[in-house]
Amino acid sequence: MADQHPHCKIGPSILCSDLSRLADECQRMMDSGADYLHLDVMDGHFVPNLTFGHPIVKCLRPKLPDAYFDMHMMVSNPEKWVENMADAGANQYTFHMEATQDVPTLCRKIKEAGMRVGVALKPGTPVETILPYSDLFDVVLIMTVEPGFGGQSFMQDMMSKVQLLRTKFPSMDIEVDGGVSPSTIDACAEAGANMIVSGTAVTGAQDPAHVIKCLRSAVENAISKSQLER
Ligand SMILES: O=C(CO)[C@H](O)[C@H](O)COP(=O)(O)O
Ligand SMILES: [Fe+2]
Repeated sequence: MADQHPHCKIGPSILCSDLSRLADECQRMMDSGADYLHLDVMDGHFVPNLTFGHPIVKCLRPKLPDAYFDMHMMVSNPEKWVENMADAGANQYTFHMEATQDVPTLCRKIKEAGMRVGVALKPGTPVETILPYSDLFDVVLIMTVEPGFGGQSFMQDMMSKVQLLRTKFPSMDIEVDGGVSPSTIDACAEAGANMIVSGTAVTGAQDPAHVIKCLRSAVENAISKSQLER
């Protein structure tokens, strides 16, 4: 069915975990019930922080052969790393709208490289800017913090972007990222987000499986409710 609501998927961000044990931390998240892994790439230019790039992803891939890698590319010139990331084993390449002059060409390049296409919006970027390209991407990522650091406070006012997209595109994958935790998930779920990134709330928890379960049940309840209302 064309307008079916997409499934709930929970993707922990390992940004604030023990990066010296990256593969183990990723495995711990998968064992805790994660549907995918959200890997934050920062270049110290598009955002004022540095993480890792495709060489690390390439080493990680054989350790987690079945995990879905969602690359959140917080980089200037996102065109530059498409082939490298595909070769490293990335499944989804999410670039920032603000970092490119040519959205359609970049979307096509990512697809041709065999990855799903994600477009991310910083908090200050109006949601309307991506509407003309809706046929070209698979996922839209609404940032609910300024990109660059984990552990920041959730921006509730970004939920109007999620709502607008869910109303216009009932079957689109809509991802939220930044400050998402059991205390902010209801707002995301009710607005219509179905791909949930959560960093510190999951990786820093005593019981990450419990947190993932809690995030999932909020989203699944909201999806059931919205389907009953239709
Ligand atoms: O893209 C990001 C920061 O730019 C991270 O994915 C995000 O911040 C996750 O961490 P937390 O849930 O702690 O906010
Ligand atoms: Fe992220």
